Amino acid sequence: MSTHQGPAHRLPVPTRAWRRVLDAPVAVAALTVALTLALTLAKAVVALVSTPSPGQTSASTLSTALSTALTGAGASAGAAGTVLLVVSLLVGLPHGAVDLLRPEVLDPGAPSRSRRLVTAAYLGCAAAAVVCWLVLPLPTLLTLLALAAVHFGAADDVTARWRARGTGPVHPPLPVLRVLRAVAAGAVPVTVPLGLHGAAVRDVLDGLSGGHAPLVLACSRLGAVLALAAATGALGVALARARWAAAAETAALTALFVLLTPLLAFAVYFGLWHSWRQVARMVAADAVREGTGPGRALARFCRGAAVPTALTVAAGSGAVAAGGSSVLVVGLALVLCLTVPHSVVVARSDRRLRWARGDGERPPVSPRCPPGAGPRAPGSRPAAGTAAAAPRSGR
Ligand SMILES: CC1=C(/C=C/C(C)=C/C=C/C(C)=C/C=O)C(C)(C)CCC1
Repeated sequence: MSTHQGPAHRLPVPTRAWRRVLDAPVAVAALTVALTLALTLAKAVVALVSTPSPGQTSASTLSTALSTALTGAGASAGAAGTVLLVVSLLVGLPHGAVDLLRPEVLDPGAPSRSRRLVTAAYLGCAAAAVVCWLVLPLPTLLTLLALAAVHFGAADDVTARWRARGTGPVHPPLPVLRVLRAVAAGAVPVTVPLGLHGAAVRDVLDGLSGGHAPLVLACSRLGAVLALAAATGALGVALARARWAAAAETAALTALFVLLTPLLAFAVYFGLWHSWRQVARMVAADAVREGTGPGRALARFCRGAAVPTALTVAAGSGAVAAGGSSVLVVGLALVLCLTVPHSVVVARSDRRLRWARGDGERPPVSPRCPPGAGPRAPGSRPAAGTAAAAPRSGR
C-alpha cells in the first residue's frame, strides 16, 4: 500500500504480566458465559415458580426453558449485556481507528505526499468494498465474512506465537495444533453465531445480503460445522499434549459463540478479545521502539487513539439518534468494508514483525550474534535482519 512503510517492529519476550494480559480475554469469555448461563437459569427458575404449567414436572419445564434460550437466539445477559456492549465498543473501536497513525503502517518521517497516498489507498479500498456491496450484496457479504475469518485467525495465531516465546515451559512446536487452532480461532467467531443463532439476526442479514438471508444462513451452517470440527480437533490435540492454555482458549471461544446471542458474543469477542490483544501487541511494540515501559506506551497509545475514537463514537451516536432499524445494518456493513484495508495493513505489519529471542531458544550461529546473547534491552536498535527467529513453540 505504500513505499514509505515504517520500520520492522519488534515484540519483546512476553513477561508473565504480558502473558496475563494476553490470557485475560479467555477469562473474560469464560466469565461472560458462566454469568449469562447463571442468569438464564435464574430466569427459568423464576418463570417456573411464578407460572407453574400443569402436567409438566419442574425438571422438564426448566430444561425446556433453558434449551429454548440456548438453541434459539442464544442466552442473553440482559442489562449487563448492554454494559458489555458499550465497554467492548470502547476497546474495539481504537484498534482500527489508529491504523493510519501506526508507525509500522506509515513511517512517521514519510513525506506528506506519501501520507496522503496511503490515506487515499486505505479509504479507497474501503470505498471499493462499499461499491461492490451496493452492486453485488450477497457475494460481497460472503467474501467479507470469509476475509473477517482469515483476519481473526491470523491475529490469534500471531498472539499464540508471541505468547509461546515467554517465560514458562518450552514445548516443541505442534504444527497440527497451530493449524487447527488458527482455523477454529478464525472461523468460530464468524460462522458459529450466524450458523447456530442466525435466525435471531435474520433481518440484519436480509439487509446486508439484499434479501438473501436464507442463503447466508445455509453457508454459515456449513461453515459452523467445519469450524466446530476444527475447534474439537484443536481441543482434543491440546488436551492430549497437555497444552492447557491452548485448550482453555479454544474451549472458551467456542462456548462463547455456541451459547450466547450472536450480538452479545460478537461484541465481547470483538472488543475484549480480538481488539484487546491487538492493542496489547501495539503497546508492547511501541514500548520496545520508544524504550519506555508499557504504562507510558499505553498512555501514549490512548492519547493517539482518543480523537479518531471520539469521531467514530460521535458518528455512530449520530446515526443511532437519527434512528431507523437500518443503523445496525449500515454500521456492520461499514465495519466489514473497513476490514478490507484494516486486514491488509495488519497482515503487512505482521509480516514485518520481528521477535525478541525467548528463553530456551537455540542461539543463532551467526558470528554477529554470538551464542548466549540474550534478548535486546527494550528500546535498543536491532541490527538489520538479525532478529527474525522462527517461532519457538506451538504452546
Ligand atoms: C454480519 C453479522 C455479524 C458478523 C460481523 C462480522 C464478522 C464483523 C467483522 C468485523 C471485523 C473483521 C473487524 C475487524 O477488526 C454478527 C455481528 C455476528 C451478527 C450480525 C450479522
